[in-house]
Parts: sequence; structure tokens; C-alpha cells
Amino acid sequence: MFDKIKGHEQVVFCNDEETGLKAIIAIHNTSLGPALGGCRMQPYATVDDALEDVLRLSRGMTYKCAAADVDFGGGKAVIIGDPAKDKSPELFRSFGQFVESLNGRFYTGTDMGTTPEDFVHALKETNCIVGVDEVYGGSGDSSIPTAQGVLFGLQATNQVLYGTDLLSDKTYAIQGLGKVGAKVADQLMSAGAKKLYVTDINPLALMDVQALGVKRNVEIEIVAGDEIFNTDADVFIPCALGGILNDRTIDQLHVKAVVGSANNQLLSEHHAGMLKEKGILYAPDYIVNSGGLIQVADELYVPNKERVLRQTKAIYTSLLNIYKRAEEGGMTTVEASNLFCEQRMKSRARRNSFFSHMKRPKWAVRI
Ligand SMILES: NC(=O)C1=CN([C@@H]2O[C@H](COP(=O)(O)OP(=O)(O)OC[C@H]3O[C@@H](n4cnc5c(N)ncnc54)[C@H](O)[C@@H]3O)[C@@H](O)[C@H]2O)C=CC1
Ligand SMILES: O=C(O)CCC(=O)C(=O)O
Repeated sequence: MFDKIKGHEQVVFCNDEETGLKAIIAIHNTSLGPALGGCRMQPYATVDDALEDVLRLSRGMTYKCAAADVDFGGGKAVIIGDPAKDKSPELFRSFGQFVESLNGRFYTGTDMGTTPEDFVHALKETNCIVGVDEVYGGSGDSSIPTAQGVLFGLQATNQVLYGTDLLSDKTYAIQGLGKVGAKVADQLMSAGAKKLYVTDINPLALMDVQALGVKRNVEIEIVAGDEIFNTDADVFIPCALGGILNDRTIDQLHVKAVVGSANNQLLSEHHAGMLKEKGILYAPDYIVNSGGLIQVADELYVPNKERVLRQTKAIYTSLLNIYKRAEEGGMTTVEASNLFCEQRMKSRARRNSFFSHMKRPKWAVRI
């Protein structure tokens, strides 16, 4: 087990037979501050699958926090269960009690399969919850800034590919039309996208986007499953599961770039090299999808949407800088991005231990 969790500070298995809660909380690194990361609910086939997912996701949060320049560390939680069938207020209260037991080392909120409403129940047990609705003292749906961040990432990418920030007259292939993907699709239509290829396992999500396409006069083509990798779109936008950029799918891709919200898009880091070899520009996921993190981290200062938007806009310049560093250093965009984050963590961690009280975040207003 210790080999498996190598590199992580703490992994907590949460078991409550009364509510049926089976969850894992993984804290990767708290050298920049307490761990922060959403909670995913998914019917994992095995506990090992759930563990692998939470370990990968929490590690990604460490880099995301460093890149977005928020004083938090990397953590994430997964609940093993079917979001359509296994949710109950008691289950989320039980999860909240486990979060509370970590005594401020871990802050959490939504991710795939969970909604802000779920965490209103958890909030009854712990203050370490972010991203609930404003009426409960939270900053609201974090998928709104996440989707905005993806749009800024797309603009930066179009700037490199075509010399313009405009998103119009291009075709995009979106995988996953959930909280983030549906908003990205909506905004791309507003921005004048020529055509969207879309896929989702939820037929209702597909019907909604198709109806919107008719209203906005934008062509929508629904494709089944893996066909999303094989469209003639200009940009592929993954907004569902991780690990979808792998030997098999990269072979099929003939887009010019990949820019999406899904966490851990690359099955393994060497897949960034494969994309580079194929001439596909890859926007590192944790740079592009940091809008939600920016909002939930900001929430602890007292929520402020303008401040969040300003910081989310910085994704545009961060991504351009990463593209430039990668080009100049002959690296993949992921290598360039990881290097930048590791340098920042090294210098900030030292600063934190010199000047900060151990009990961070020092700005938390809800403790
Ligand atoms: N919500 C947020 O603010 C953030 C989300 N992310 C990441 O973005 C991705 C999407 O997140 P959300 O939109 O919040 O999740 P969500 O649960 O609201 O939506 C996910 C969508 O993907 C669909 N889906 C699941 N498996 C699929 C498959 N095999 N093929 C096609 N579609 C599939 C689902 O039916 C659903 O519509 C996740 O990887 C998440 O970790 C990252 C940062 C922040
Ligand atoms: O979006 C959130 O609520 C928290 C941040 C997070 O979990 C993520 O960026 O993956």
C-alpha cells in the first residue's frame, strides 16, 4: 500500500455502513497550504480503480494550485457509488463528518457526479466545504468559471494556431456535456462556432445541446462514443473522464489541438510526447481547468466574482507562456508546465514555512 501511495502525504478510507458511504480522501501535498479539491462520485468497478483515480486527481490538484497561484495544496476525494441511484442527504452528511475529522487539512466541493446541492448536506457537518450556492454562504457553481477558463484556453490556442483569439468559424468536438461541457458548448455557439461534434452517455444532455443548436443556428452533430476522437474538428474538447488520451485514441485524433476541462486527460505523461509528434497542440488540463479552483479558493476571502473572473482570465496568458516555454525548450507542453509549477512550489513552500503560521489558510473566514 505504501508503494501505491508513494508521493502522497495521507490517504483516508471512509466507511459508513449505515449510509452506504465508501469514500477515499487523498491528500497529496500541503506545502503551499491545506489540501483543496473536489469530490467525485462514480460507480468504480473496484476499490483499486477508485484509489488510482483519487491518487492521480489529488496529485493533479497540487500542480493546479501551484499554477493558479493559490495558497492551497493538492487533495481530492472519491465516493464509490452511482450518482443516479446511491445519493442521499445522510451519505453526504457522513462524508462531511469524515472531512471534518481532518481538522482543516482538506477542503472539498463538487466534481464529476456531484452537485453543489449534495454538499449543502455535508456543510451541516463541516465548514471545510466550498462551492455551495451563495444562499448557503458559498461562491456558487464552480463549473461556471471552469467553463470560462476553457474558453480563455481556447482563445490562447487559436491565437497560436491561427493568430487570432476569435472562436468563430471553427469546428469543435466536445466529449461530455455535463456541468462544464454544456456551458462550453453554449458559449462556443454564442461565439459563432461553425459546427460542434458532441458525445455523451446521457441522451438528455445531447437533446439539450441539439435544441440549443437549432435555436442558435449552429450545426450540431451527435456522434457515438469513440467516434468523437475521429472527427474532422479543429479542436478536441474533453469534458468527461480522464485517461482518454492514450495510444489508441491519439492514433485516431486528427485535430489541431486538445483543450478541455477533464482532469488527467493523458493516460500517461508520455502521451504528451505522442501528441507533440503528431503536431497536435496540447493545453495541459490543470492550466485550462483551473477556473473552478480559483473560485473556490477565492471564496475563503468572502466571494467576489469580479476577482475570480480577473484571475480566471490569467489562464489565457499562463497558457501562452507554457506554449512558448515548451517551444523554446524543445519540451512537451506538459513538461514545460510541470517544470514551472515545481519551481513555484519550491520557492513558495520555503516562503510559507518562513513567514506563515502553520494553521493555514490564514484568510479563512468561516472557521
Ligand atoms: N466542475 C468543475 O468545476 C470542474 C470539473 N473538472 C473536470 O471536468 C470534467 C467534467 O466535469 P463536470 O462537468 O463537473 O462533470 P459532470 O458530471 O457534470 O459531467 C460529466 C459529463 O460527462 C458525461 N460522460 C461520462 N462518461 C462519459 C463518456 N464515457 N463519454 C461521454 N460522456 C461521458 C456525463 O454523462 C456527464 O454529462 C471532469 O473530468 C472533472 O473532473 C475540472 C475542474 C473543475
Ligand atoms: O472545482 C472545484 O469545486 C474544486 C476544484 C477541483 O476539484 C478541480 O479543479 O478539479
